[in-house]
Amino acid sequence: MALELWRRTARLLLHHRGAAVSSRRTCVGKCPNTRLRVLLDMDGVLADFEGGFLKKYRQRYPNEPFISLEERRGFWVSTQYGELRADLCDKAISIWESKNFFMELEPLPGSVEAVKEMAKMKNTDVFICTSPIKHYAHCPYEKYAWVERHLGPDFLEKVILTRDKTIVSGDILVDDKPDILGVEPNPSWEHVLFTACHNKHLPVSTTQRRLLSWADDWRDILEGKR
Ligand SMILES: Cc1cn([C@H]2C[C@H](O)[C@@H](COP(=O)(O)O)O2)c(=O)[nH]c1=O
Ligand SMILES: [Mg+2]
Repeated sequence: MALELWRRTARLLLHHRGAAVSSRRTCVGKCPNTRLRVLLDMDGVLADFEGGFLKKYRQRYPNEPFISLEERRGFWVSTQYGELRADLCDKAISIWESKNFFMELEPLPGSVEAVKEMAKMKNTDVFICTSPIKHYAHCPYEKYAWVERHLGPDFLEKVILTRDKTIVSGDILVDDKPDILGVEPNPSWEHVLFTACHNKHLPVSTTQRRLLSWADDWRDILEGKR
């Protein structure tokens, strides 16, 4: 009986310890000694996916209709092209499934400088959290190669490839996708929406903060989370 009671108590203690460890911030008010963990999306935040797509789509399909960046609505390029004409969905997909698509994306203005500066900030851990496409022939390799080329080999340590960002723990996730869903209903991070051509028309939200570009005050957003 006493042994069973002891076992139950031990299980309860372990459970509570686990809960505390999995929660990013357990202290009330300021946590002066904890490090800030920032997760940065890649496509549409660091790398110009939309611009790179449109350029290559128009090169490959010069006689097909296209959607200008001004006219882009909704996160999925493939969906909007499919609505324009059913067969254009597959044509759009063929662009980012091609060799060198991800590798040759241009950095978005100010992104490389911002990441490098952020990574040098005191008590700050920066990770790149990006979703590869399921057609894996080129994309995962090229995402690593892009990081090495633009941010340097040390940053390869900081790459997280995942199709489900909700299971990654962090304080902030900067991402251009308005809805980031997955198996974890309560991700630890605050999603800061990075403005992109496809999301800039969305109504201003009282609950979701935005980073308008890398010229916007990202330092202030980080400081506010400490
Ligand atoms: C617009 C669009 C994107 N994708 C793919 C391309 C990228 O690998 C991911 C987006 O990654 P992120 O980490 O959320 O930036 O999605 C796609 O498959 N179809 C599309 O229309
Ligand atoms: Mg993105």
